[in-house]
This record gives sequence, structure tokens and C-alpha cells, in this order.
Amino acid sequence: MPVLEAKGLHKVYSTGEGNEQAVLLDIDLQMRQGEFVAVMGPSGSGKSTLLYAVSGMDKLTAGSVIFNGLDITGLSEDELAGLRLREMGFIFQQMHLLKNLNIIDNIILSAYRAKISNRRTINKRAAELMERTGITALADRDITQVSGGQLQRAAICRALINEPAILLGDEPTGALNSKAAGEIMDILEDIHHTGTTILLATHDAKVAARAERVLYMRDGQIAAEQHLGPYRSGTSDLKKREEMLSSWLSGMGF
Ligand SMILES: Nc1ncnc2c1ncn2[C@@H]1O[C@H](COP(=O)(O)OP(=O)(O)OP(=O)(O)O)[C@@H](O)[C@H]1O
Repeated sequence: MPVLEAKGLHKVYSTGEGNEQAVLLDIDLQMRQGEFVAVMGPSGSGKSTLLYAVSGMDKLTAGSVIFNGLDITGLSEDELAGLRLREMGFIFQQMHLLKNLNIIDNIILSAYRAKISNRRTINKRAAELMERTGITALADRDITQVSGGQLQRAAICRALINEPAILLGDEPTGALNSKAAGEIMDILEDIHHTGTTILLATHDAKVAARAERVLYMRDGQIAAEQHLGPYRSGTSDLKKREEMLSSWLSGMGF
């Protein structure tokens, strides 16, 4: 059973004075458990909208999303919020960490909200995640006292605290320099290898080269896709994958 199955996703925005803009056009997408998929495409092609649509954050004009066998299209806002909290992890620029909480409290907050574990288990998992992402020493820091890369590591810990079935990322390395971006991708790669399904939107071929499959969106449609196959971390293979992907993308005018 696919972890995520989107059928005929169609999204139309009203742009005022009776004008409408179709942003997603009959998109079909299936992701298997543990798969790592990257979505690329020009600015405005619909990548973020696709992520919002599959997570139920945006209402569809038509189509359905089946998540772990459950059709989520007809769920209420509360049911969707609960599902996202427990089963989906988000690394979106718009979902900032909370300013009045330190790093550790930002990470554990959604675990307390989800009420699926006790305090001891939550704290243990947070400690493991911080260790894995190299931010243990920053647990008590205010979020204004850490770097952009460290904040992004904390956002990854927050996204994973409830052990989601899928991790969704919108430009997870967008605000980072290339060294910090590479480190974040190493972490996501490691998370993928432990079995987490990942769907990322990115402009960066270096980021997408880690994925097993890359979708290319144009004008609200998946215009093409490239199967790169599994990537073995730390191998020189990454450069080759990136070159192959870049030439595929330039063939499509990206
Ligand atoms: N709330 C909205 N109302 C109207 N149009 C919108 C809204 N949100 C997005 N759009 C439009 O939908 C289209 C797709 O936007 P989306 O953010 O999904 O693109 P994207 O591929 O993620 O772009 P980028 O790479 O720049 O982030 C754009 O033309 C955008 O202007």
C-alpha cells in the first residue's frame, strides 16, 4: 500500500474580479513507504501548493488524497490538524519556531500536544534527535541565540518528534549557505535511511540529487520524472547524480 496516493489533484485560485488561476492540474502521485521524492520546477509551477494539498492544509478544487489507506479529503479541519500533528512532519519556512520558547521546548511542544507518549519517552526522543542533528548543547538556548543552520536542525527535530509517517519539506535548505545546506541534507539522508518517507520541494539540484525520484513540475502539472534510484550516503556518486539531474533539468529549460 502506498503511504501517499494523490488522485486527480486540481486546485484553482480565484484571483479577483471573476478571474481564476489553475495552479494544480489533475496531478496523480504515489509514494511508497520509505521513498524519498524531490519536486523541482520553475518558481510558480505549483510545488508548494502540491505540498499543501497532499497534507490537507489547502482545500482542493477536485481530487483526493489517500494517506496510509485513509481518504483524507473529506476530513474536518480538526481531524486534519490531528492527523498532521501525529502522522506528518513539516520543515516549511513559514512554520517558524516559537520565539517565546527555547530550542528544546520548541522541539517537544507538538509531542505534548499529540498526547501519544509520556513525558519520559518524549524527552528521550528529543534528546536522541538533538544528538543526531548535533544540537544537544543548544537545548536551552533561546531561538534568537543560534545560527540559521542550527535553527533548521531544531526544525527537523520538531518535525520528527512524533515519528511521522512522512516528512514534508519546502525548500528546507533555502536560507542556508552551501556548507550548512549539505549538513542538513546529510541529516535528512540519514533520516531517510532509517525508513522515513520524505517529500521535498527544492530549486537546488544538489538537494534533489539525494532523492530516489525527482518530479519536474511545470504550470501545475508533473511534466516529467526522473528515477535516480537509492543514493548511498557519503559516496562520490552524489556529484554524478547532480550532473545527470542538471543536464535533465536543462533539457527541460530549467
Ligand atoms: N493563496 C493564493 N491565492 C492565489 N494564488 C496563489 C495563492 N498561493 C499561490 N498562488 C499562485 O499559485 C501558483 C503556484 O504557487 P506555488 O507557491 O505553489 O509555486 P512554487 O512552485 O512553490 O513556487 P516557488 O518555487 O517560487 O516557491 C503561483 O502562480 C502563485 O502565485
